[in-house]
Amino acid sequence: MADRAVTGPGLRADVRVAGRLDAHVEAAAGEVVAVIGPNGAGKTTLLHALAGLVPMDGTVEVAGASWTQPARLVRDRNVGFVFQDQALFPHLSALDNVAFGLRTRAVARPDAEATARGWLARFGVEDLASRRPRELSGGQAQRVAIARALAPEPALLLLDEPFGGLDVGVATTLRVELARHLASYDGIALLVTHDALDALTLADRVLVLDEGRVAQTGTPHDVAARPRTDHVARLVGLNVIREGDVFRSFSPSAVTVSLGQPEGSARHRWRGRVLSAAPHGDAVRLLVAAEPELIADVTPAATTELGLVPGREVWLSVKETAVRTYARSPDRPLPSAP
Ligand SMILES: Nc1ncnc2c1ncn2[C@@H]1O[C@H](COP(=O)(O)OP(=O)(O)OP(=O)(O)O)[C@@H](O)[C@H]1O
Repeated sequence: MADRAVTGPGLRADVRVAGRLDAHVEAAAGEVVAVIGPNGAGKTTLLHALAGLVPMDGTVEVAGASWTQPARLVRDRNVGFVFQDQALFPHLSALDNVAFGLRTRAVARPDAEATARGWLARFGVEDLASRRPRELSGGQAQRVAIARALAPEPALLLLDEPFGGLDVGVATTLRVELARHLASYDGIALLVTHDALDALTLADRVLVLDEGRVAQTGTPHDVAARPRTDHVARLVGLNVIREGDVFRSFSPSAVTVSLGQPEGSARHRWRGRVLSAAPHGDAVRLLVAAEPELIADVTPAATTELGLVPGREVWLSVKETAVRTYARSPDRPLPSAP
C-alpha cells in the first residue's frame, strides 16, 4: 500500500465541522491517541470527519498524503474503523467480513482469506470463521470487527468506544488483546473512550475535547496528574479547581469533611451540600455541591457518625500540602514522527 504509515510523518489535521467541531490534531506514526471528553464534545464527529463520513472544512494529511486536497472518498482513504453503529455485514461470515476490506483493495480471494484467517486467529476466534454475525456473542463480534479494521493494515485506525456495551470481563480481555496489537501496529490509532483505564493504559497521548475544541493534549500521565477540565478530573478521580490562570488539583482522600466550620490553617475550605454518598473501595465517596462541585472520600465510620446523607450541609477543607498547583499553559502541538 503506497501510503502505509511505516516511517511517514503521521497524522496532521485541522478539522472543522460547522457548529460541532474545530480541532487541530497531530499524531506520530505508531502512536495511539485516546480521545476523551464529555457527551457531545465532538469525539465521534472527529473520527467521522477523518474517515470522510461527514463533510468538513480544513485539511487531513496522513502519512504524507493529503486526504482532502483533492477530497478522497471513504474507500480511497487508507482507514480502518470500528464504530458502534458500523456493525458487521450480517449476510457475510466472520471470515468474509474480515476479508472484505482486503478484497476491496484488489487482493485475490485466496490471499485475502488466508490473511483474514490469520487475523481471526490472532484474536482467538478462528474457529468461528464460518459463523454469521447473528451467531456471535457481543465480544466475539467485536473481535471480528477489530480484526476487519486491522486486516488491511490501514494508515489510520479509528476506534469509537470499542469496548462499549461489553461486559466487564470481556472488555478487560479485549483491552489486553487490543493493546498487544496496537503495540506492533505502525499506523496511527485514535481511540474514543469514556474509560480512564483505556486512556491511561492503551494510549501514548491523550486528546481532550470539550464543546468541539481541544481542551488539552499530553501524555496520559500528564493529563491525569494535571487535568484542565472537570470531565477529565472526574474521569481520573481528582478534584480540580481553577483560579484565573492557575489550576489546583487534589485527591478526594485529601479532603476533610466536618459539620462545623473547620478550624486551623487550611487555606482551601468550602461549604456545600451532600448530593450523593456511594461505596468506593474501602471508603465512601461523597459528591458535594460546593463552589465548585467536589468529591471527598471518607471512612464508613465517619459517614455514620456525621450523618453524611444526601441533603446534609457540610464543610470541606484541604491542606495546601495536598494540593498540586499548575499553570494553564497553552497546549503545545503533538510532536511529529522522527
Ligand atoms: N448528524 C448530526 N447532525 C447535527 N449535529 C450532530 C450530528 N451528530 C452529532 N451532532 C452534534 O454534534 C456535537 C458533537 O457530537 P458527537 O457525537 O461528535 O459527540 P461525542 O463527543 O462523540 O459524544 P458522545 O460521547 O455522547 O458519543 C453534539 O452537539 C451533537 O449534538
